[in-house]
Amino acid sequence: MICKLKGIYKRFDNLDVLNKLDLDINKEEIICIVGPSGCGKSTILNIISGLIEPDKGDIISNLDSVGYVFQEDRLLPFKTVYENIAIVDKEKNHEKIMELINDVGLNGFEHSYPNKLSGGMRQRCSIARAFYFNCEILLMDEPFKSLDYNLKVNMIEYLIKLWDKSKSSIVFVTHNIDEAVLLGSRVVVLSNRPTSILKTFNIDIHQSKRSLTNEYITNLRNEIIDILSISNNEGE
Ligand SMILES: Nc1ncnc2c1ncn2[C@@H]1O[C@H](COP(=O)(O)OP(=O)(O)OP(=O)(O)O)[C@@H](O)[C@H]1O
Repeated sequence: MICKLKGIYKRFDNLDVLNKLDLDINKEEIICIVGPSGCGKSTILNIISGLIEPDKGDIISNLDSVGYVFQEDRLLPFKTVYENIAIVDKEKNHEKIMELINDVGLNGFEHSYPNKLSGGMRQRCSIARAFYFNCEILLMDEPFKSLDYNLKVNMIEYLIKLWDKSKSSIVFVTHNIDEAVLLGSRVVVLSNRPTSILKTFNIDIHQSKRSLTNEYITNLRNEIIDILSISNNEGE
């Protein structure tokens, strides 16, 4: 276990957001967090990274390095793909940068500026950047939200390839259940506010084959949809 959230409460002004939330993050796992809009998914990432403090509860964490990937790519427009990947490293590791560029299929674009790339390519560059530093944990806040369906599936493949090599733990927040079941080794389903965990699914990657046409994945996906819709109806 590299980080543990225990009995976390968080309130903003008059809004109770997190309510006695428990979450363990283990080495080398990909946790996908799904839940209704505004239930506090980004807040959980901000608490893990230390950007915000909970009002109550404990955080037990041995993390030295945390990486963040956001919905927008946050590339510097006046830097090339190559320069963006190792942006804050003075001693640029050329081999590593080129390997990452290759892993995300941006060969030939290393000297291109972000405005010459498609949305998917820019996001691949920002994911390559996130893996440059071998962070212990990568927090990803709906990084594929603005991409169309085929690109999302494509991005998941690139992400799994990078994760396979680095084995950083990933906490990935998404609205998209397909994304969660394809990518996660664990899917955590959140309730409406005040938010706690409705159910956790440990995904057998060998059974799932990370394919949406696989029966095991289809059943899991349907179960998550049911849980979320029952919770939504109860909240109304
Ligand atoms: N700094 C803040 N001050 C006041 N309210 C906040 C603050 N940060 C978040 N909130 C509120 O807390 C709730 C949870 O926000 P959060 O962004 O964590 O939810 P989310 O599940 O990530 O949302 P979405 O799915 O829409 O991205 C929202 O109602 C939001 O408006």
